[in-house]
Amino acid sequence: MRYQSTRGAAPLLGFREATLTGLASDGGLYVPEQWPAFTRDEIAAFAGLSYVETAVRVMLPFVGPHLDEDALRTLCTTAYGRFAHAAVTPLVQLDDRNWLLELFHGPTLAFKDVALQLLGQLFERFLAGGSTQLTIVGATSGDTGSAAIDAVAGRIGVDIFMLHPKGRVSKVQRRQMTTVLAPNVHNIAIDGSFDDAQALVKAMFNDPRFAGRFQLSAVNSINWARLMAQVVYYFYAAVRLGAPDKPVAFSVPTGNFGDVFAGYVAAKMGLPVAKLIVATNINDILHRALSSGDYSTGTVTPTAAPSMDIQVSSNFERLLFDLAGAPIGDQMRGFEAARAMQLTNAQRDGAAGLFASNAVDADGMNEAMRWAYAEAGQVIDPHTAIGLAAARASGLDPATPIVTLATAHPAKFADAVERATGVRPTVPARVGDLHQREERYDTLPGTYQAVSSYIAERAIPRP
Ligand SMILES: Cc1ncc(COP(=O)(O)O)c(C=O)c1O
Ligand SMILES: N[C@@H](CCOP(=O)(O)O)C(=O)O
Repeated sequence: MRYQSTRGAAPLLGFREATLTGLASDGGLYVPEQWPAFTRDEIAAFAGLSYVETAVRVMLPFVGPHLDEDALRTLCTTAYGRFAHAAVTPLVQLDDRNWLLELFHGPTLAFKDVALQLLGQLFERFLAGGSTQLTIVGATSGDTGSAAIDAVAGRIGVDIFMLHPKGRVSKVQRRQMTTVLAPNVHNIAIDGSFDDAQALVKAMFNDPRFAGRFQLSAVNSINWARLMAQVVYYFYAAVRLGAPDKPVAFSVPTGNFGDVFAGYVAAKMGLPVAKLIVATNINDILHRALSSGDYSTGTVTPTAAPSMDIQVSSNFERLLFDLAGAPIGDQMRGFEAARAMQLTNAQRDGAAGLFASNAVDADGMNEAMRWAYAEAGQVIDPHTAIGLAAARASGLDPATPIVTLATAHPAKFADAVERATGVRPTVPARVGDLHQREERYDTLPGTYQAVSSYIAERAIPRP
């Protein structure tokens, strides 16, 4: 498989190079040149497969020629061996049509582990025996940071610099990052929002002087391998609920549009998906874009679902490119200059069939947490609650099962959960003595100069 940039002006890359590179040199995002597709019979044959075997079948078309089936199986077995549930991503029934897909059984308690545990394995495999020193630069609103740090802490050949918005992540999220004291882990709290952090990361990739000095790589969902790994659980869940004979809808708590884009890829690969419900909090740019074509940024408002306090959704570019059927460099550069754009008619019409959207406020979120607890005894986190609220308000045919992606363990957001439900979730024992450990991080102004100089002083340049 070869990978092309959404902006059409970067070299085509193979899977290995796309994984190690992250962002394309023209500022675009890498996507496969074509979508591999499964027949209905092939999808039906996924029934009864373990998570690892499903993962091997779904991802194999994307990874050749750099990995063969056995190598991919080995990596998946190691990556998913660290999950605390035998099913890796179990389904939990809430009522006669609503289900939760629990994606938080990995080491850092959020769905990011599903992709980042694999990405850590891929980095190790692709760097083995060589002299490359990767400089990973990432931005996090809380969950990517901890999952990426867990995946690469202590690995030879990798340094990770992770930017988080100071004071805007939960205490558990912060400590999961800042108490990892491995010498290759560098945590930076910046004054600003997640969008500011993400813009700084992209600016470093797009600065030829900086990017030329270091072998930069990405752990955010701008890296194609992240999304590839997330496609798997759409197949795994849908097949358990009757696919391909029965279409299934998914409600996805959304910020950077990575998780829901993985659902779009699953549909492109032949999975019968009834609807993808894009559920945002009150930072609703994606809901506005999908419902009215208006993709214009505003100010980020902090919420109790902080991981989704995002305005510029990186992966929306991948969808717009696919719907346009041609590179969209001009459209994206126009957006970056004006921080606003209108979707074209082709993009709006193309999205309308598969996507629905909803913006859920604090009352809707709290009500969903209470409903899940009263109806099914399930304590859910605020992000999952936003997905569930959107699922329950979707108006879809009642015969269609709706799977809400449960993206984080409730203990990561214990205060908000307790306020809504009266129940205080406890951090699972596998996370250890998080609140006793020493923390280490630096605080910087959210300026390019400050952050790029900090990294340049510590990262190992190319030979
Ligand atoms: C708990 C949680 N839910 C949902 C999201 C949104 O996912 P995405 O950015 O892939 O849309 C995030 C952050 O990405 C998150 O950390
Ligand atoms: N919610 C995310 C934001 C970054 O998203 P990513 O999927 O692009 O890494 C976080 O928790 O950091």
